[in-house]
Amino acid sequence: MTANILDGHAHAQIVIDKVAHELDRLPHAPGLAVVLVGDDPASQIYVQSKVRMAERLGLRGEVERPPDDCSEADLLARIEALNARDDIDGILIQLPLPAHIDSLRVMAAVDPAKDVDGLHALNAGRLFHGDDALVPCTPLGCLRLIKSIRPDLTGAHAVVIGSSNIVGKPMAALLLQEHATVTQTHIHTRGISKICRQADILVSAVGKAGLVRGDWIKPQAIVIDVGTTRVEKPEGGYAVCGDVSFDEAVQVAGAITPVPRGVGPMTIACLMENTVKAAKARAARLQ
Ligand SMILES: Nc1nc2c(c(=O)[nH]1)N[C@@H](CN(C=O)c1ccc(C(=O)N[C@@H](CCC(=O)O)C(=O)O)cc1)CN2
Repeated sequence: MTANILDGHAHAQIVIDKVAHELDRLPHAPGLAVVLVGDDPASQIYVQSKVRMAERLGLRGEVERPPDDCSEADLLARIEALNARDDIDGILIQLPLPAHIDSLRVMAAVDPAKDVDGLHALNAGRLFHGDDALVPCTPLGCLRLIKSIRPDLTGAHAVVIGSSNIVGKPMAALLLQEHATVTQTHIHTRGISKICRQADILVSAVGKAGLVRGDWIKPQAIVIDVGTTRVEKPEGGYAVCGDVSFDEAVQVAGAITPVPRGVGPMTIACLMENTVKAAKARAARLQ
């Protein structure tokens, strides 16, 4: 029997429908500002998807495009200006940033109330304390997908591959909050395949195409693939590949996300959700 394939578009639509309903009850259309430094082709596609989805929902989306060689001071000044604007509820700095810019300093400059990517240390800290927070969109989307299959994660063994601030660490925190037993692995972990074989829930977020083989997976596990590596095709163009060897894993897992059309659409939907959450909180504070 092959695994249940988790359709990211269908699950994202559920989130989008909920967001649309909440938008109807807001006094104003929330504003989302995306800052895209430089012209990385993949980042341009992701930013375009975010703004398109925002506009489809009736949010106001705008993109700032500082050049690749913009100084950190210039970027910080732009963020300061967005922080001060009353018509902007959410600010997102598209990653990765050029190497000469300190990402942590940039994330720290975003007003935590407008930090719809959940990457400010205050939101990360709130998440780790189990307090109400703006949570990074990708792990939030992954958790939704996992809970669509297994609503109660109490006592489940979850293994997260990757320890980035944007996916791995917040993913582990969310799973812990759901009372799973969480093992966080990373590039220096020894015996990783053996650890993964114990996972009832396996989330891979390292960006290494095909890393997770079929024999790393416990039978009937839920497998969430966050990887999106672009691999050039011999005939031209590129294919987007996940961290998981899908054809092998689908024979063993109980449920699995494909790449593309798995986690990616959930990231965009959860960004819309976070933007409306930030807008509602700001509207309540201004009343
Ligand atoms: N500030 C942020 N930067 C980045 C984030 C993020 O959450 N915040 N995540 C990734 C990129 N990303 C969103 O920004 C993202 C990646 C992939 C998809 C997606 O829908 N992918 C499609 C495939 C499309 C393709 O790659 O050609 C899919 O999986 O179906 C959406 C958003 C890094 N940067």
